[in-house]
Formats: sequence, C-alpha cells, structure tokens
Amino acid sequence: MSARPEGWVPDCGRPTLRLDAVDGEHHKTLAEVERLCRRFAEFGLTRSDVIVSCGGGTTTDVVGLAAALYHRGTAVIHLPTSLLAQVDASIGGKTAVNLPAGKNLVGAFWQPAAVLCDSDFLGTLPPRELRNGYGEIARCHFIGADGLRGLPLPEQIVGSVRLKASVVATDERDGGLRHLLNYGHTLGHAIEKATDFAVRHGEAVAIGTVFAGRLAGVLGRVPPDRVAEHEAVVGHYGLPTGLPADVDDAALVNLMRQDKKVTVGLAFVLDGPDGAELVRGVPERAVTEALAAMPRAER
Ligand SMILES: NC(=O)c1ccc[n+]([C@@H]2O[C@H](COP(=O)([O-])OP(=O)(O)OC[C@H]3O[C@@H](n4cnc5c(N)ncnc54)[C@H](O)[C@@H]3O)[C@@H](O)[C@H]2O)c1
Ligand SMILES: [Zn+2]
Repeated sequence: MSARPEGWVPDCGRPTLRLDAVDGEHHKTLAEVERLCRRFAEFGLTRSDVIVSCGGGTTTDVVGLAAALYHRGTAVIHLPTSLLAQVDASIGGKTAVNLPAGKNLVGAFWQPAAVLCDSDFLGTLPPRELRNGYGEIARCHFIGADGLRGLPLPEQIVGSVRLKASVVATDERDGGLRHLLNYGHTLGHAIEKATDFAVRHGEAVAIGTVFAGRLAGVLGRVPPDRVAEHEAVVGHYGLPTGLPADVDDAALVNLMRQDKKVTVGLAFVLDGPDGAELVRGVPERAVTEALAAMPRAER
C-alpha cells in the first residue's frame, strides 16, 4: 500500500516493527529490498522471527525477496490486498525486483509460510485494479479450472489459488508444467511493453488469452467453438478482447520473439486435443494471420 502514517498493527504478543512499504513498479527495486533489510537488522530481527507483507503484488514481491535474502531466508507470510496478488503474485514462491533492463530480472524462489487472502481487502480496490485481477482468473478457464465463471468472488479466488498451487507443487522451479500458468502471457507481455505498460498486466493477459484461442484455431489444434469460448470467457469478466488501437502487429511479433519461453522462433502455451501445452516453433505466418484477424479497440 502507499506510504501511510502509523496505523493499527494487531498485537501478536511479541515485539513488532511496522514498516511502510512504497508500492508500484518503480519501487520494486534492490534499493527497496536493502532498505527493508537494514531496518530488519536495526530492529534485531532473527531467522526465527516472521516477516508479514501486506499489499499488492509489487509489495509481496519486494517483501518476499527481502525475506528470501535476510539471514539467507526468514519466514514470510503474505497478506495480499489486490485481486491480482491474491490469485497470482503471492502464490507459488516466486519473488523478484526490477532492473532498468527489465521486469523481475533479480529474484529468488522463496515459498511463503502462509498466504491469507481476505476478500474484505478488495472492497477498497479501484474497479480497474479489480478487473486486472480477473485477467488471471479468466485464463484459468483454459488451464484446468473451467468452472469459475459465475461463482462468487471468494470461490473464484479459491479456485485460482488451488490451480496455481497444484501446478507449482508439480514444478516449483519452472522446469516444465509451470509454463501452463503463462497461458495468454506471450502476447500479453508484448502488449504491456508495446504500450509502455499503459495496458495493465491482467488486461494484456486477457487479450493474450483471446489471441491464444485464435492461434490454436489457425493451427487446427481446436475447433471454432473452442476459439469462440476464449472471447466469451474474457468478455464475461468485462475484460478487453481486442488489441489496443495503436499497436503495430510487426512490433508485437518482434516482442514475442524475445519472450523467455522462446529458444528458437515463437513459442506459446496453446490449447489442443490433450489440453494446454507449451508449443515451440510456431510458424510466424500463423501468428501474423491470427493477429490480423483479432478485433481492435477503436482509436
Ligand atoms: N511473484 C509472482 O509469481 C507474480 C505473479 C504475478 C504478478 N506478479 C507481480 O505483481 C505485480 C502486480 O501486482 P498488483 O497488480 O497487485 O500491483 P500493485 O502492488 O502495484 O497494486 C496495484 C494498485 O492497487 C493498490 N492497492 C492494492 N491493494 C489495495 C486495496 N486493498 N485497496 C486499494 N488499493 C489497493 C496499490 O496501492 C496499487 O496502486 C507486478 O509487479 C508483477 O510482476 C508477481
Ligand atoms: Zn500473469
């Protein structure tokens, strides 16, 4: 959460240090990690203590990395307060900060001792931030949790967390199955970069999910009704289904080539007869064709 004056901290019967985190991508830095660790040391925090993060995904990422590094690993509990952090960022043990060269370039795997998702926090979330979190919930439909539409929000959170936790339990270090969580993310990341992050992550993933369906259709991996289901699911959550007006298809293709899943050519997590899987070496022709057919937001 943004810097605030001293507020209420529950009495846990132990000496407690409360630190105000400064959130947002610009503060997801090693300098912020160092600032926190210095304060931990001044306070006398030991490895048998526990660090509690409370905030959106930028906060759980920074505090999680500080916890991973302090005394080579101190227990951390996350209290995520944005929908995106509840369904995604706080789960799975990835922590990271940004460098000028790119997002999340310095990090560590550090599993939280617990994650407590309290949907009451979401009552103050701006509508666009809420919708942003729905982008990650929407993509769950195609990677193993297809019954979340229409459920009450707490159940959607539980379903998304359960799915992510089960994938991470099978592949904690991102060696294979964890790729599935990147459904919709190849184009999503490209859209974020092409728009200089004016399109929020969850919105970009939503558009990327529609595209993943269309690309799977072009490649003959899924029938037309399954392609249409992508647009229907994303639209159901009130998320954008079309490309932003001003982005150039060729620029998007170039950005997608730089995706970290790619070794050669273009790679996507795509639906198919056996469910979603990572598909490498997707022909550029097919990508261009699917992009050209995407709906576009009006200028
Ligand atoms: N570690 C992972 O596995 C993982 C996964 C997905 C995303 N992430 C990271 O998560 C970050 C995005 O998370 P985010 O969308 O939560 O961003 P964020 O932390 O910037 O929070 C978004 C905005 O919501 C506000 N906010 C948060 N909780 C609020 C509340 N309860 N009421 C009112 N306002 C509130 C914040 O002040 C901020 O302005 C990115 O940096 C991304 O890289 C990490
Ligand atoms: Zn994501």
